[in-house]
Amino acid sequence: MKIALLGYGRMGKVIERIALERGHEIVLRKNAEDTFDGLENADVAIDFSIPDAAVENISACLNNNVPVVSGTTGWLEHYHNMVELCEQKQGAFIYGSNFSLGVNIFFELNTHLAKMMSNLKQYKVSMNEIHHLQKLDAPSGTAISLANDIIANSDYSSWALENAKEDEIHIDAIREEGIPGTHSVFYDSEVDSIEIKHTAHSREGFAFGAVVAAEWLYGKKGIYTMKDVLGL
Ligand SMILES: NC(=O)C1=CN([C@@H]2O[C@H](COP(=O)(O)OP(=O)(O)OC[C@H]3O[C@@H](n4cnc5c(N)ncnc54)[C@H](OP(=O)(O)O)[C@@H]3O)[C@@H](O)[C@H]2O)C=CC1
Ligand SMILES: O=C(O)C1=N[C@H](C(=O)O)C[C@H](O)C1
Repeated sequence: MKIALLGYGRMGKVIERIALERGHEIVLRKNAEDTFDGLENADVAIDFSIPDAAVENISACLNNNVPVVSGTTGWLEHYHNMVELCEQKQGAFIYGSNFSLGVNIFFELNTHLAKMMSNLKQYKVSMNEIHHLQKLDAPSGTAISLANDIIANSDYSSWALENAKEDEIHIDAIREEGIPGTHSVFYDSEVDSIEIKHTAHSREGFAFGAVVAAEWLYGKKGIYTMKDVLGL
């Protein structure tokens, strides 16, 4: 496949290496100062850019009839606009807060645990996410996905970074040098604690998942998630 990389930073470069290893060709490497020239030649685009650029990048793909996989986080308030545009253009679009296989299994585990814990009111839920110092958004997209899955299966109504109310899930967003991405969900009662945790050891898993998602999306129409890609 001919792949356009929208965002050629830490993730874009790992995605490029994996895509080349899998026999694909890179037809565009776009950063902030670059144009979309070459996008029209792409079979699929992979957007790992910055929160402020994601909507423009995804829109450019949908308007040019290029299927697009986006892993950029921190722009989700506009997600419904991209869904509408994709429907209008009869395009193909996947957004994933986290493309790693391990995290997508962790999402399933988190939902299952939330269902089991929903009637056990003695347990209070909280979460933390730890990422490198360069990360622009907080909490992480993955933490928001985890929180939303708990909210959908419990009496919690939202999440908060600070001063969480009784019906809000507190998320602690921690920034430390060099951490690719660690997420934990805690259930604490007076007598014990349950904790589930996913630790990424590098960006390899995110990038591999994004390339697999792009291969899966090629030739399809519609709006999908990693759950569809992985058949979970
Ligand atoms: N879903 C997932 O599995 C994962 C998601 N992420 C998310 O992916 C995103 C990128 O992460 P990461 O690679 O670490 O970040 P980087 O900061 O390393 O890379 C972002 C890149 O985007 C470029 N950029 C800025 N503006 C634009 C624009 N208008 N169009 C295209 N590119 C642009 C930057 O270029 P310049 O230097 O010119 O500004 C930079 O090279 C983040 O939102 C992060 O949260 C990260 C890992 C996994
Ligand atoms: O910015 C990152 O690095 C990461 N971002 C994603 C997120 O916000 O959840 C995924 C991963 O944790 C790495």
